[in-house]
Amino acid sequence: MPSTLWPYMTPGIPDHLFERLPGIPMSKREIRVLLLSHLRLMPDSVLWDIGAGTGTIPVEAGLSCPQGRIVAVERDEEVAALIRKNCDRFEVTNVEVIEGSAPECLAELTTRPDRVCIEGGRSISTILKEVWPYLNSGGRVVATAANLENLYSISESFAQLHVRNVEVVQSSINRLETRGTHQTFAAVDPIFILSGEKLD
Ligand SMILES: C[S@@+](CC[C@H](N)C(=O)[O-])C[C@H]1O[C@@H](n2cnc3c(N)ncnc32)[C@H](O)[C@@H]1O
Repeated sequence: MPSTLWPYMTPGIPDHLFERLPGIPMSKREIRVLLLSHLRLMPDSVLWDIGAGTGTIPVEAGLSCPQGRIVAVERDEEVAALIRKNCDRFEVTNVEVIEGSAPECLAELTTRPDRVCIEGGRSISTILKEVWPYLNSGGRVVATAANLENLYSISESFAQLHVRNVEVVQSSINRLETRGTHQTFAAVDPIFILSGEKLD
């Protein structure tokens, strides 16, 4: 790992340190920290990150849980390669990248999770319902919504699945930026984070 990365190996790695692909979304640093906090990872957690994108959650989770195992599910081949590159960049060795579309590809996963993070998928309610039986009892699910339709779908699915101890937060983050001669606050796209537990 380049020594320039060493000071940043705490949760909330600055965005610019990740390798990126044009047009591929990335959970911004402050939102990532919120997501990780709602996942409440344990040192040996098994996390499925569904719709892993740039791979920021697998990298952060892999660093936080050295004895844990992270399965990053990503449907796009080029993006899956990007996740591997970012894991290599941060010397994260406990991430397995699965190239496939959820929920169909979930059947090929061999280890059941105790944490699930869902950030991708056109039918998020279908993914949630298919993932739920795999989640170990006592496990946690975290799903994000960037629009009202997904917020409603996740909320309705949580109710149908009897997800317990549900929490919902919406981020509101502004970063100071220099624009011309002014220091201006620019909003980071807000997102809803819904989380809860499986208790049965
Ligand atoms: C919002 S991005 C995730 C960003 C990620 N949290 C990060 O910080 O890099 C969502 C990703 O989900 C992937 N995706 C969408 N639907 C999917 C599906 N059904 N199965 C697997 N991946 C999917 C997309 O290709 C995209 O890369």
